[in-house]
Amino acid sequence: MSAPRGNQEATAYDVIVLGAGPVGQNVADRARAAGLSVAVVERELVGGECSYWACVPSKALLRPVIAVADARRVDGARQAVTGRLDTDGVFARRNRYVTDWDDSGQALFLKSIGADLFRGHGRLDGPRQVTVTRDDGTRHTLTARHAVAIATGSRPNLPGIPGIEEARPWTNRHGTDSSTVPARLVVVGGGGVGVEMATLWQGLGSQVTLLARRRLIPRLEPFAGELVAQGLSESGADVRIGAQVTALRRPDPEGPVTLTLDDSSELEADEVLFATGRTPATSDIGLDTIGLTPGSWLDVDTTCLVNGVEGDWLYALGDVNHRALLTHQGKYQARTAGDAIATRAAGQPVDDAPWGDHATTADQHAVPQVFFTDPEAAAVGLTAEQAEQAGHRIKTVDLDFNAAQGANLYADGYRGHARLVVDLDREILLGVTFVGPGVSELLHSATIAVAGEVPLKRLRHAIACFPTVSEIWLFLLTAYQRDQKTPETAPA
Ligand SMILES: Cc1cc2nc3c(=O)[nH]c(=O)nc-3n(C[C@H](O)[C@H](O)[C@H](O)COP(=O)(O)OP(=O)(O)OC[C@H]3O[C@@H](n4cnc5c(N)ncnc54)[C@H](O)[C@@H]3O)c2cc1C
Ligand SMILES: NC(=O)c1ccc[n+]([C@@H]2O[C@H](COP(=O)([O-])OP(=O)(O)OC[C@H]3O[C@@H](n4cnc5c(N)ncnc54)[C@H](O)[C@@H]3O)[C@@H](O)[C@H]2O)c1
Repeated sequence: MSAPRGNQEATAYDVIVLGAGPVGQNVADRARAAGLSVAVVERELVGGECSYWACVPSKALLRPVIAVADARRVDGARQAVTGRLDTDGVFARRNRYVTDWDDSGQALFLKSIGADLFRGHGRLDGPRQVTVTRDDGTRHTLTARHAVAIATGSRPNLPGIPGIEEARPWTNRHGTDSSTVPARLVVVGGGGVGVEMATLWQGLGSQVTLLARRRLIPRLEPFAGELVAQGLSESGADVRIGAQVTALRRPDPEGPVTLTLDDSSELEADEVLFATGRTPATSDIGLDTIGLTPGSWLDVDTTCLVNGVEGDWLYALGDVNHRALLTHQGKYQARTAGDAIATRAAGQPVDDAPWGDHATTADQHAVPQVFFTDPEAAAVGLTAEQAEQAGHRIKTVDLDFNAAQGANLYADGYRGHARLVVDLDREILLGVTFVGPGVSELLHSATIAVAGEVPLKRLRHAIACFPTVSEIWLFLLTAYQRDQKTPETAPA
C-alpha cells in the first residue's frame, strides 16, 4: 500500500459536515444562511442513500404500481387498465428521478449556497479536526472553529446467517437500482423496507415471498401490518409471518439461491433481498480519536449535540443518531441544529426548551411516517400501546374509512381503517394512524393536530371538505364525542 500523500496544511472552516445526504446538505444550508463558512465531505454521491438507493428511487418505482392499483378500484377506469406495467417505462422513470446516479446537480446546489465540497472519506482526527482521504490516497486536513456535524447515515444490517455471503443478497441498493425483474424474489424482514420492496417487486412482476419474524411494520398499530399483509397477499405475494431463515446457499453464482427456514423447509428463488434493519455508518469515522466507540449510534441532546463530548462542538444528525430513521425527521434535526450552531457561534444562548427554536421536540412527540404500500399505511405520534406504556390515560377511537362518503367516491368499496389515540386528561391527540388508499396525503392534517396539541374541542371546528377522504376526521371526532357523553347528558 502506498503511503498517504498530499497537502498537510489544515484548512479552517466554521463548520465541517461529514456526509452530504439530505441531512448533511440541510445543516450546511442552514449554517451558510447564518453566514458561517462550511466544508462538506462526501465519499460517494452528493444526495446520499435517500436520493439514489432509498426514498426517491423506491417511490419512483412504487408510484406506477400504486397508480394502477388505484385505477383498478374505480368502476369504469378499471376496464381501461388491462395490461401489465411497462417495466422499461417504470425503470426509465426511476432513472430520471435519480438523475442516472449522477450527483452533479446536487453538488451544484452546495456550490450555490457557498459551501465547499471535499470528495473523499472523512474521519475525525481528534477534536474539531477532520481528515479527508481521496480515492487516489491523497489527504487533506480540515479544522472546525465551531462545529463538526456527523451526518453519515446508515447501512444495511445483514444478519450472520450461514451462507449469507455466498448468497450475494440484495439490500436496499439492488432493491432500488435493479433494472431487471427477478422471476422469484424472497424478501426477508417485515419493516418499512421489506413491505415496500415486496409491494414494488410483486407489482413489477416478481413472484414475491415475504418472510417476517413477527407482524409486519411492527412500530405501527397492529391493524396496519394486518391490512398491508392482506393487500400483499391479494396482489399475489406469499406472506409468511413467523418464518426465519437459518441458512442460505448459492453454489453457482449465476444460479438460484436456496433458503433453509426454521421449520427445515427450503425455498428457492432467483434473488433474495435482506431488509433486516440498519447499522450506523460510524465504524470508520475516527470516533475512537475523541473517546467514542466506533460503529455505535451517536446519542444526542435535543439540539443534536453528541452527549459525552466536551466543548459543545460535535453534532450528530439524521440516521446516525437513531432518533428516527427518516429523511424528513433528519432534515428537521438539520435545520434545528444548524440554527443552534449559528446561535452558539454568535455567543448567544440557545432556546432548547421543549418546542423551542433549537429543540427537536417533535422527535419525541410527533414523528410522521408513511409506508407506500397498497394500502398505504400512515401514522404520527404514539400507538395506543406506546401511549399506555408512557403512562397516559387514553381512549382509542377506531373507524373504517367507508364511514366517509368521500372515501367511497375515491375508491369503490374503499377498504381502510383509522385510529385516534386520545389523551383523556388533556383532550388532545397523542397519535393517529390511517391505513387505506391515498392516506399518505391525509397524514399531515394529523401531524398538525398532534404537534400542535390542538384541543379536540377546537379540532371539531376544522371542517373537512365534502366529499373527501379527509371526512374521516368528522366521523372519528363525532364518535369520540358521543362516547364521552354520559347517558344523562346525551340527547334523547
Ligand atoms: C429502501 C429505503 C426506503 C426509504 N424510504 C424512505 C422514505 O420514503 N421516506 C423517508 O423519510 N425515509 C425513507 N428511508 C430512510 C432514509 O433513506 C434515511 O432516513 C435517510 O437517507 C437518512 O439521511 P442521512 O442524510 O442521515 O443519511 P444518508 O442518506 O445515508 O447519507 C449519508 C451520506 O454520508 C456519506 N458518508 C458516510 N460516511 C462518510 C464518510 N466517512 N465520509 C464522507 N461521507 C460519508 C454517504 O456516502 C452518504 O452520501 C428509506 C430507507 C430505505 C433503505
Ligand atoms: N416510507 C418510509 O418512510 C420508509 C421506507 C422504508 C424504510 N424506512 C425507514 O428506514 C429504516 C430501515 O428500514 P428497515 O425495514 O430496514 O428496518 P426496520 O428496523 O424497520 O425493520 C427491520 C425488520 O427486520 C426484522 N429482522 C431483523 N433481523 C431479522 C432476521 N435475522 N430475520 C428476519 N427478520 C429480521 C426486524 O424484526 C424488523 O421487523 C426504518 O427506520 C424505516 O422506518 C422508511
